[in-house]
Amino acid sequence: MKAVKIENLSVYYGQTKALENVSMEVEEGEFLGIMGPNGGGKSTLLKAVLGLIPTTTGRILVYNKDIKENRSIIGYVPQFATMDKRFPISVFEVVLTGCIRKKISLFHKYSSKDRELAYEQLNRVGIAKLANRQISELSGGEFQKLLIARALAVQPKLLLLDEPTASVDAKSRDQIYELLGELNKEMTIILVTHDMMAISSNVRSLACLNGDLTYHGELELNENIVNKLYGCPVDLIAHGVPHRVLKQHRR
Ligand SMILES: Nc1ncnc2c1ncn2[C@@H]1O[C@H](COP(=O)(O)OP(=O)(O)OP(=O)(O)O)[C@@H](O)[C@H]1O
Repeated sequence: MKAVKIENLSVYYGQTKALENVSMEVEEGEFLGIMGPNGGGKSTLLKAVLGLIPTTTGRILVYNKDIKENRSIIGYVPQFATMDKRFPISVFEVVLTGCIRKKISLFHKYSSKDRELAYEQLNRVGIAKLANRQISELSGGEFQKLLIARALAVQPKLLLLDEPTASVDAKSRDQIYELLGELNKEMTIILVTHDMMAISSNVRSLACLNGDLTYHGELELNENIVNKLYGCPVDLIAHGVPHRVLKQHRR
């Protein structure tokens, strides 16, 4: 079963090209890492899969259905920088919003089942004790875990994460990777990251985006591909991690 099927996707924001003719398939149960330079179209790809932005050309199927019919099976962890932490809402309330299946109404009432589910997710990501805190009082790592808990409250089959370890310390980062490894036993994961540690520890296949799809395949890149993608491979070697992502190369 294909979790995601993308055919000839192009996205333009006015005159700006974000993605050009991208086609790829993601198998159910896969843990796909998406890398690429700033502005390479990684976030755009996730948003297109979610149906959040209009596509210029192409077609996207999620578990064989148009996204409009299947959005409820996707959990999304947006880029940290796009969230406003000053909003006056508690940690628990944020996770609860993930439980809303249909359109939210002004006086939406959550069931006790929703509350249970929300609490379970906070427990799962390890911040249940912060349930009543205002989100403005969270650290970067705690906030990222909250965003993951909210995405999990959807009970997704497909989890999309946009740089979930940006602005978190090393300990929280390790905890998040460990959690993602566990979650991958239950759901398909697509992770946008610049972090080679993430790529080395969890990810099973890799896609590289630089406007177009430069690479999609196994977790071993050759020098050619990396050069094309970033210009220089030197910074991309995952030092001190169990698996080298890149083959040895000459400087
Ligand atoms: N809402 C928007 N309006 C206009 N242009 C946009 C918009 N969103 C993204 N772009 C442009 O589209 C291109 C791809 O952006 P995108 O955010 O998808 O890249 P990215 O690979 O996620 O980058 P980063 O690593 O910096 O997060 C960039 O040139 C960006 O400036």
